[in-house]
Amino acid sequence: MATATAISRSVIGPPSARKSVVSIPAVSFGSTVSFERSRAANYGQALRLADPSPMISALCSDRRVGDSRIRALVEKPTVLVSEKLGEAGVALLRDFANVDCSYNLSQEELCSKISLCDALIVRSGTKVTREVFEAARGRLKVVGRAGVGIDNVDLQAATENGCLVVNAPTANTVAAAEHGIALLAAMARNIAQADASMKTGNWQRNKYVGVSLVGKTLVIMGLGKVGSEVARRAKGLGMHVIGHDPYAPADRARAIGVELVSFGEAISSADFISLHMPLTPFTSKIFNDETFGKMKKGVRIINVARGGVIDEDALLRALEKGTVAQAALDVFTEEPPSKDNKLVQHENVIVTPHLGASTMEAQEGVAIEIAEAVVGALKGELSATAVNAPMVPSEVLSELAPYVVLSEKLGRLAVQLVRGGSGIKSVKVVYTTARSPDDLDTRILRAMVTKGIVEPISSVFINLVNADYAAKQRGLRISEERTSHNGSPEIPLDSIQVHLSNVESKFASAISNSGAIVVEGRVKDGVPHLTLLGSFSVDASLEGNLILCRQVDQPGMIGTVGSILGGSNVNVSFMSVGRIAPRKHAIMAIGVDEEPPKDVLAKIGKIPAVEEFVFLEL
Ligand SMILES: NC(=O)c1ccc[n+]([C@@H]2O[C@H](COP(=O)([O-])OP(=O)(O)OC[C@H]3O[C@@H](n4cnc5c(N)ncnc54)[C@H](O)[C@@H]3O)[C@@H](O)[C@H]2O)c1
Ligand SMILES: O=C(O)[C@H](O)COP(=O)(O)O
Repeated sequence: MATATAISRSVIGPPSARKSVVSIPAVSFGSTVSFERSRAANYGQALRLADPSPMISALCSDRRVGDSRIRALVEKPTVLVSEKLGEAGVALLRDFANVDCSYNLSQEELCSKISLCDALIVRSGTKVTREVFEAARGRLKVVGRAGVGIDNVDLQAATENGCLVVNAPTANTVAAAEHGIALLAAMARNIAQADASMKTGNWQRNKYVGVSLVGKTLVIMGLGKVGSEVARRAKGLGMHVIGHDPYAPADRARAIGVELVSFGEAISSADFISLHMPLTPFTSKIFNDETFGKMKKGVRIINVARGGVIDEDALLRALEKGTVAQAALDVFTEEPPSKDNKLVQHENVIVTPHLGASTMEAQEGVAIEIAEAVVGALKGELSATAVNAPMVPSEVLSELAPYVVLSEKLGRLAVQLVRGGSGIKSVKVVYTTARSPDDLDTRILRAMVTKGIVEPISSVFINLVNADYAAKQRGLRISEERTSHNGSPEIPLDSIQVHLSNVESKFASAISNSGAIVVEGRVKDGVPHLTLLGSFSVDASLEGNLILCRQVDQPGMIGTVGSILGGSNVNVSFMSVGRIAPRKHAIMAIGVDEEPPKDVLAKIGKIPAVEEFVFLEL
């Protein structure tokens, strides 16, 4: 007696495709007989409507927000803007989303609002902590940082929660560089102190004698975007500019005429040091008692990067000793610093309240850059400024789109065939392709296989951001292999196979000669098809619900099963039979619009020629 097991889960396939059932005559394909109420054309359209890009699948098919991708697209998403954002950016957001501009939220208020938001836009003043991601309960899909530094966003927590983080890395570069130069000149000529003195009625020409810049050695620490712009400007002021950056390409440094030197050489030869590196565990407090001790006496320091790269207590000591003559600080370990902060009060220190990016032009630019990135991500496009997701160029993504759908379906199908045993530990994905490895980026395919496997058996949802992390968390080893194919490299892939090793199957025919569950699929006319199950060739379009039967191949089987289903008002969308040889075993794949009642499935199991069967939701 054959048995059937149904795994129930919300169907996330395109509903409009499932509704568009069209009757067309049976078509024969060699050894595979296919009674296909083909929905290929409609499916393509439905796919575009319901799933306009693979990232929608990656970012929006979150079971926790409901089972309809269409609803997610039709309803406007909500974007919370928690810090002042340029009007042009807000207007861009409003065209696409409901925008809630709520500034100065406490951490508690942010956590309570966030579960109603699909995106959050911040500057450096909002701490997007693990607590915030957890409070979002899976709804938050993207955090946009309207600026460069993402040290106020817990990237690990974002990744674990499948939330994309994007930033706006270029629009404030010039503003930050200009602020650095402004601080450099203002510090050297005591502008701030002299101004404050005059405003209290003094005229102290002798007290505020400055130092000249021309001919002095300026060290740029971090020759990235801002550092390079500062270097160019400082050269224009006649300074001798050198740099330290372990990761900067030497040709970039050469192009702007900056010699790259070691950290030790940099700090010991500088008259001025301008900081432009990010705050990382490695750069945290990199300027400390020891490093200040190695500097030339009377060095002057400008920081428009991040406060945390300086040990502020050590800087105060260095200022007291005179090792550091002056400092100009735009950024602080704690922002805002306390009112009695000794650095802020120090007469040889000039300060600004993190104004590096604050020009009208930069803020408009940053606002537009981040609004476009966030809207793009919510629409399902991959952002060029994603911080915590692998970058897949959009042209690669669009040609792989049908294979992305196929990968997820194959994963989903394979996992539903598992009976239990010792759990799924090892997954192999085999790509048959005419392309060389350099020409086929499979990261998104691997992520979607992982999504297909993990989502039906867990409470996590998977997207491109967290797929590898989620697999690792579950102890799932996903390996990839390529098999060469003699076809045209114009077509990215011939087929994709998913192998699950060391598992028992509830449908024995899915086990191949190697002992693994093997499912293989191809894209036909843009539609994902199952083409191999274990050792059986089949041809079933992978959408909606599927009944797979292994039977003794004999006339009348299609009619018998069809009339059981029809008699119970279960609409069949296609039937396809794959055989080993005539009158031996065959696999019949039956697409049904809805899950048949249990007694109907039982009737199929009781057909004498049916050896086993399984009901699957894709
Ligand atoms: N004050 C502001 O308002 C303001 C505005 C813009 C940027 N920033 C900050 O300025 C910094 C630089 O921004 P960017 O856009 O130029 O970034 P960037 O990524 O283009 O450049 C950073 C550079 O630092 C280098 N670097 C990394 N570790 C280093 C180390 N240990 N020693 C020396 N160099 C190291 C990197 O190789 C890179 O070239 C960031 O911290 C950013 O947050 C501040
Ligand atoms: O990293 C940045 O982009 C700057 O520090 C600017 O930060 P802000 O957006 O808070 O001004």
